Amino acid sequence: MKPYLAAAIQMTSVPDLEKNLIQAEEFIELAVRRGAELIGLPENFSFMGTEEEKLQLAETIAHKSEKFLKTMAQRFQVTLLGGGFPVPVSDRKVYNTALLIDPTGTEVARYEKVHLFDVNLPDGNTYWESNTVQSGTQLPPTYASEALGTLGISVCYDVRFPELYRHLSLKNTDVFFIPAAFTAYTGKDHWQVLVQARAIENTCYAIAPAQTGRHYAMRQTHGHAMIVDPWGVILADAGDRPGVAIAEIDPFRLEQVRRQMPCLQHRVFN
Ligand SMILES: O=C(O)CNC(=O)[C@H](CS)NC(=O)CCC(=O)C(=O)O
Repeated sequence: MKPYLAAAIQMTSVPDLEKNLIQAEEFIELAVRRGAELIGLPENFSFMGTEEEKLQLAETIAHKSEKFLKTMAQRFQVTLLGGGFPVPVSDRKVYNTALLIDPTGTEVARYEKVHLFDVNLPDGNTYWESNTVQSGTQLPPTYASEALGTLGISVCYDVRFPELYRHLSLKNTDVFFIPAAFTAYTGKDHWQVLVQARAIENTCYAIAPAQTGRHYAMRQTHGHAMIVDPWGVILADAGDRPGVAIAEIDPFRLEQVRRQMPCLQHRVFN
């Protein structure tokens, strides 16, 4: 593993699959031109719309999203994470699925979001993800890449469950993916802190692609796609407009922080 550049893409996805894939392609190309070898797309990158529409189109979204990710990874010779899209399980339910593709266009990891966002927010908005999504039953996978280090996957609301990241770090993860569509309301107070906390407590990099802005109806997301280093320093932040956060993933920095702050070795209870 040598130092390399990673990119966390930030989008305003809408209820239009083709439009979103065009926007995603533009940002992937931009990241590649800036030298990124590892690229993450946010949760709902290919479709963000009502529950009914999502269920209706799930088969098409799943098929086209997967094909898109493989085509892009191969065309640009990068490792690419699609941060979450619906894959049908039954007539009424999908898995919120994140897919990691290597530069040959091959699927190397698949994760079905475990923690579902069933929350009544104090601002009056209600999110009940389990209406349409079936919870994944497996711990998130890791992918050990010779060039990029060991990559661990999670999605959005998962960031509030530290045990997932401790599991990943015990599997020797170097870089967490935390693709998200955080609400504007929770994001302003929690997003950055949570991403930094997961990075610091596990001495891992975090690549956190995000949704931003107004999507449909009242749906508004927080933005601030970011890359955080294992000390918790924010290396890049995409702000609140669509764009790309790019930063270096450096194995020497990983080794240095883990030497300076050996908390993973000081665990007592697991
Ligand atoms: O609703 C959609 O369109 C698609 N689904 C999502 O965007 C998901 C599930 S509702 N959002 C989150 O997990 C937000 C978590 C969050 O904001 C927090 O933990 O505070």
